[in-house]
Amino acid sequence: MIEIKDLNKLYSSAIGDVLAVKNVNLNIKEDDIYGIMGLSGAGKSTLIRLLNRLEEPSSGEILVEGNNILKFNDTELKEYRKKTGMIFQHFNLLQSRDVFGNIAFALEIAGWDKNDIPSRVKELLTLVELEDKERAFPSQLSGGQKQRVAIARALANNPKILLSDEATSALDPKTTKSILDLLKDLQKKLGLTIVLITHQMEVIRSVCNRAAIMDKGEVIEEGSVDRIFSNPRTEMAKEFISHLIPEETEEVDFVKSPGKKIIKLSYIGHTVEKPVISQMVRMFDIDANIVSGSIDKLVTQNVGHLILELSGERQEEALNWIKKEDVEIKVIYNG
Ligand SMILES: Nc1ncnc2c1ncn2[C@@H]1O[C@H](COP(=O)(O)OP(=O)(O)OP(=O)(O)O)[C@@H](O)[C@H]1O
Repeated sequence: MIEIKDLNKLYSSAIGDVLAVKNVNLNIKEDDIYGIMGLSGAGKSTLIRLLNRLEEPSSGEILVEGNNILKFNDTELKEYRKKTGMIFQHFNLLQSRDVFGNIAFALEIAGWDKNDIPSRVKELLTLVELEDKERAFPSQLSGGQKQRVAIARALANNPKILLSDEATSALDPKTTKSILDLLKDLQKKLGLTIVLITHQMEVIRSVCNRAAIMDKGEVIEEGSVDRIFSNPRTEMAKEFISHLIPEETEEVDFVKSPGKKIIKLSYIGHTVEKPVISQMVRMFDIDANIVSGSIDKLVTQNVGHLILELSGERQEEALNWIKKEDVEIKVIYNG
């Protein structure tokens, strides 16, 4: 759906140059809820603004359904923007218009026939479960309700893509969850491609199927959320995840005994069902004690973590065998 190729954005100013987006290559598929995550200043906002051409890149290509959006003329760009909805952290609603008026606005500027607007607004209000707030003004709404109005407005012209710029950053955890659930639901119902930027790993965990982590303009880690959570490759990804999953090694007391190993296994989805541990115990004559275990529920699958204490002569062989079974192993203690 969206192909980003060798994308760069350089800001030049009197105080110096900043390469806000550096050599970014991403492939976002039609059914993706794609998360872009990074610390402040990583380049997330710049990247999302390049996607709807609120900014122009210094070099590179952005293909949407195979069309290079950077080559669009004014008419094509207008049409593209209609098909690309956007929501923001601070909702950006018109304070002088009520909920109906805010949603209708998107239809008015897209040239809808006046007579068709009321029924479309009603449809959109049903979609975001806000039927009873049609005549309320933004100042009379909660943060979550305001974001629902903004989502309805963003979806008014049946977009294929929804861009979300920190849409839940100003909301409390419960409201965040309800907005993320709504986005998940809308993605399925409408077949949307959602690209969201966030600095919250929780957001990635609860709605995204794929994600990229940015640092200083570059994508430093990219892949399925299951893979990133079960086997993060960069220190930054590990750091983000460690804030979510308690580091069991620090929390768990285990007795350091000679000849014993303490290992942490991380396994995704289908491997959970395989009786890997009982097989290992039988095949290599190993004793395995469970020290602790946890499961992270991700969007598509679960990632399990298990800490085991092993004893027996053939521990090395057993570990080599487990590695072949798609289970990640970290040796915490080697006695
Ligand atoms: N208009 C601009 N002119 C000059 N530099 C800019 C401009 N916009 C952004 N930058 C710089 O580009 C870099 C990336 O900024 P960007 O806003 O994309 O990061 P971000 O990851 O979205 O951060 P945040 O989460 O704080 O919004 C920063 O160093 C920023 O100072």
